[in-house]
Amino acid sequence: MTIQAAFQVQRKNFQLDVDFTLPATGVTALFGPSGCGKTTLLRAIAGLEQCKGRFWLGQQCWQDETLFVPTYKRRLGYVFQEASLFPHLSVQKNLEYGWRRLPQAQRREDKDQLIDWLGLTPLLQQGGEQLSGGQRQRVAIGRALLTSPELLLLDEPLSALDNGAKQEIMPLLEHLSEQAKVPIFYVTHAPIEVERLANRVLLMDKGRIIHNDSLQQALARPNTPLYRYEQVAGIIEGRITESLADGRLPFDSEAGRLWLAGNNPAGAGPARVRILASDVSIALAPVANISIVNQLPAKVLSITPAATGSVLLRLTLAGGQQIPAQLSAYSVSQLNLTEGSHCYALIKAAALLS
Ligand SMILES: Nc1ncnc2c1ncn2[C@@H]1O[C@H](COP(=O)(O)OP(=O)(O)OP(=O)(O)O)[C@@H](O)[C@H]1O
Repeated sequence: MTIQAAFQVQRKNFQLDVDFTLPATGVTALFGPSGCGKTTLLRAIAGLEQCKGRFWLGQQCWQDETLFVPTYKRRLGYVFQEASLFPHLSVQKNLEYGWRRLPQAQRREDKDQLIDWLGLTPLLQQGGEQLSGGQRQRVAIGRALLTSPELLLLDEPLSALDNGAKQEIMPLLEHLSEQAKVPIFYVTHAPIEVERLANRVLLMDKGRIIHNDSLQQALARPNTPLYRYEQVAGIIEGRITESLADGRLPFDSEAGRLWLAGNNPAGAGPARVRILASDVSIALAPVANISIVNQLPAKVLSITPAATGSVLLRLTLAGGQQIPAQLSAYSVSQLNLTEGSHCYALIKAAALLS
């Protein structure tokens, strides 16, 4: 199933002109500089912009040359930067607002379970205006999910929150991105949110989509705001299990097992690790008697000159996931590395992201 969309929005000093097709699963980040049209695109998807275009969610058409389904008839959940709750209604009534209007047969969520998961049970009788920013955003997420949407639109849901509240909401978003049965569009300015949550990235600039990438492709693409020269990073997706008594934390992926340091407060489950290019060295064979325990077989996909004297390698690991490695030009020539070379990625540090 795919999402197919094309929109043209004409404003005085701005034009949105996009045309894209995506798999209708997982989280697609809309990423790009301020004013590039991320919110406008989200609003067009929601039917909040009267504009030319088309939008298909699988077999459902929400807009084309002859049809325009109004927003209230589109099965979507929309979470904004700042949660706009009904101040005169309790948390419970806010949560149930859309849910009550939904025919029983269409209610997919277990309401009590969802409220419990969001940690909102103790707040149910409070008024919407008495909540902190993080609590309000949790209610907004709950309210959207309770309408059993077929598409979820999240517009910078963390950007208005302080650091504490961000830490509180991020694990919920991570869980949502792993478990959600519906596609999610997620607007953000923050590379770390893309790394933690996205499966795909629509990279936008000046009202256009300049790249429609998988997460791996997006992170590997130089000259974009996602790509930070001083800390080029890759993501490996896998599964975390309980820490061992000696403090090591096993992380299993198609690329093999990585050993991480530290605790795993979240327990076993799907997770991502972030690996900085500067934390990856290369050997032509496994190395014994060395402190680096993470040594994964890899193949060199590309070799690109980076900052003065250094070279960036893109490596493919078993199973196809990719990570970058930063080496000196001297090391690349000493090891005689070329595109297609088989080697071992020696990973000094990997940070658990979820
Ligand atoms: N209601 C409006 N009327 C006229 N111009 C608007 C309106 N809303 C947004 N714009 C303009 O349209 C362009 C795209 O805005 P949009 O909010 O979609 O960008 P964005 O990428 O989401 O930005 P940000 O990351 O800052 O939220 C900007 O130039 C903005 O000034």
